[in-house]
Amino acid sequence: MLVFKTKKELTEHVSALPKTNRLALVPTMGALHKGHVSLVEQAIAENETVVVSIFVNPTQFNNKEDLEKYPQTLQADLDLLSATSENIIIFAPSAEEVYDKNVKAKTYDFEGLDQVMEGAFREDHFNGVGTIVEALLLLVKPDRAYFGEKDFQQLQIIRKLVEQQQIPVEIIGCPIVREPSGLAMSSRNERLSPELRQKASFIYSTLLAAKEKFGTKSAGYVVDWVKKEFDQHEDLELEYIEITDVNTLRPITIKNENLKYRAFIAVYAGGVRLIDNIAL
Ligand SMILES: Nc1ncnc2c1ncn2[C@@H]1O[C@H](COP(=O)(O)OP(=O)(O)OP(=O)(O)O)[C@@H](O)[C@H]1O
Ligand SMILES: CC(C)(CO)[C@@H](O)C(=O)[O-]
Ligand code: BAL
Repeated sequence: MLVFKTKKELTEHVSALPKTNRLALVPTMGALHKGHVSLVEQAIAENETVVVSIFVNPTQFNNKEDLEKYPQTLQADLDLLSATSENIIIFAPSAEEVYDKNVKAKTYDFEGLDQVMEGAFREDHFNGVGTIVEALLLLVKPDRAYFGEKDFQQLQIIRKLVEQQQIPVEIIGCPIVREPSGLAMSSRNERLSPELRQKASFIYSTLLAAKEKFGTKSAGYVVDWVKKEFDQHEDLELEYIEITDVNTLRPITIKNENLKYRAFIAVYAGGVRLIDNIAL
């Protein structure tokens, strides 16, 4: 396993690889868990060379406390990744290496995809995500880049980003990996007490029930039902629940058999913000 901290070392190494190698990029913010490992394993199975980036990107955090408390566990991350493959390449730069002295996001127009849900509640978040993902794609020049469906809105925005910026890369979405309780794996789960971590499984069980209800009821009915469920919960505070078309991410009014829908949710558990979603 190779670990590079500078862009120069990384690009020198990658550009010397055989041109026939398929090159994959898996961008992460570290504090790795089985969700990340599933992305890395899929990338290893489908490509000869895999670069995993570990970088807590400051420009995508709208909340200073969230950034300061974001877990950083580089040695444990390297141990976990070394068990996946000997050939893996890690890029773990400092903020200065990535941004030089200009720690600032670019401004994008993602045609409304960034105005709803995560974008509405985390101002400028997707400008920050777009800035770092574009920079990483232009640096590594992978054939494929892997992202989790846990951050489904992010995945759709990255698809839009590469189309708009004409970056020649295939964006691969990977299924959500869950804890045995059903809670979607997330680095932020580490900040939950054991009791709250167990109680947070309510998020997924409610999404499953919402999916079942959506079979016979309208989106408006299901959204109201979820809101009532969370109103009655003592420990979890609902931030949003939306049912949208998967491509436009616009809320639906009338169901159309030809479209695909997802329910998206954000919930606070003891001050920790958790997101999840489910295909309907
Ligand atoms: N449970 C999961 N299943 C599948 N993919 C995941 C899961 N958790 C994270 N990912 C994906 O891993 C990549 C890196 O995510 P990131 O480093 O932000 O981890 P995270 O666990 O989502 O952290 P957090 O949500 O706490 O910021 C993203 O593409 C993300 O969608
Ligand atoms: C894609 C990403 C690594 C960019 O910092 C981050 O948003 C994440 O981990 O989902
Ligand atoms: N996984 C999404 C990154 C973030 O929450 O900032």
